[in-house]
Amino acid sequence: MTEHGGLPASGANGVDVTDLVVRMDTVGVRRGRTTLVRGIDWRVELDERWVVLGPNGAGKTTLLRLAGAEMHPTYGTVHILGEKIGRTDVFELRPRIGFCSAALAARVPGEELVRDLVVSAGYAVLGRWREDYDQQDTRRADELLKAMGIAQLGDRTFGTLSEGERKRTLIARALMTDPEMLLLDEPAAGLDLGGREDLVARLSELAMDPDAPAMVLVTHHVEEIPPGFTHALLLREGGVVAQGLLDDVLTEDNLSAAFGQNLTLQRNGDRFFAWRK
Ligand SMILES: Nc1ncnc2c1ncn2[C@@H]1O[C@H](COP(=O)(O)OP(=O)(O)OP(=O)(O)O)[C@@H](O)[C@H]1O
Repeated sequence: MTEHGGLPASGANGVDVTDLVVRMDTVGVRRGRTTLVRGIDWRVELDERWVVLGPNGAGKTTLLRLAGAEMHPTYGTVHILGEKIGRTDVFELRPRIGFCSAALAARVPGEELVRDLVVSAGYAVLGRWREDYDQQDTRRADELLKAMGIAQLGDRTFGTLSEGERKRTLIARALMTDPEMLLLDEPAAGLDLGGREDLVARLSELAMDPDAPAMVLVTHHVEEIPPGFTHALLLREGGVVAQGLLDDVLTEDNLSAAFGQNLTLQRNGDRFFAWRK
C-alpha cells in the first residue's frame, strides 16, 4: 500500500511527493524524560545526498533509525519511500533501505564469510546457512565487493578483516538489495587516515553516480563529507540548527552553533576542515 498522508501528488514547492524518500513532519522521539530528537521537519528527495552532522548525543543515530524504519516517532509523522510508519509493514519496507552501522557490524558472527554476508542481505538474514543463493546473487555480491575495492576478500571471514575492510563489506551488503535509500552511520569511524580517505573517495564516486540511491551519512567530522554530497542537516541537543543545500548550510556560524564551540571552517576544493579558534 502506498500512502501519502492525503497530500496532493505535487507539494507546495512543486516537489512530487512520490519522489520523497524521507518526509518527517514535526517529529520527536522521547524515552522516559529524555528527548532524543524534537520538532524535526525534513524532506529527502531521490537524487539527494545528505550529511547529518552534530556532536555526540545530538540525536543523529536516532534520526537515521527513524529514516531506516527502525523506530517509531513519539509524535509527528514519518513517511519513508512513500509509506507511513505505523501504517505499513516495516518488514516489506526495510529491504528497500540499505543500512550500515556499527550496531550491525557488532551483530555479524566473526566466522561469517564476507561473500555470504553480502549475498545474504537480499534475504534479510545475517548468515548464508539459512538460505540457498542463486548464481546471479553471488555474481552481484562479487561485483559489489569489487566496486568497494575488496574483491579479493570474498572468501575471508568477517572476523579476520581490518576495520576499514569491515566497513566496506557492510556498505557492499547495504547495496546488495539495490536499495532506494542508503543510510550510513559514521562509516569512517575507527579508520586510519588512509582508510578514511579511501572510503571518502568510494562514497564520493557513489554520490556522483546518478543511478545510486538517495544517501544519508551521519558523521561528527566535516573532513568525512564525500565530494558529491549535496545537502546537510546540523543537529544539536535533538533539534535542527540548520538544514538545506550543503553550500548554504555548512558555514562557520552554523557549525559553531551545532558544536557549541567557536570553530574555524575551511574549504579546500570539495573538502572541508574545521578546528577550534
Ligand atoms: N533508549 C534511550 N533512553 C534514554 N536516552 C536515550 C536512549 N537512546 C538514546 N538516548 C539519548 O538520546 C541522545 C541522542 O542519542 P543518539 O544516539 O541519537 O545521538 P548521536 O548524535 O547519534 O550520538 P553519537 O554521536 O554519540 O553517536 C543521547 O543523549 C542518548 O544518550
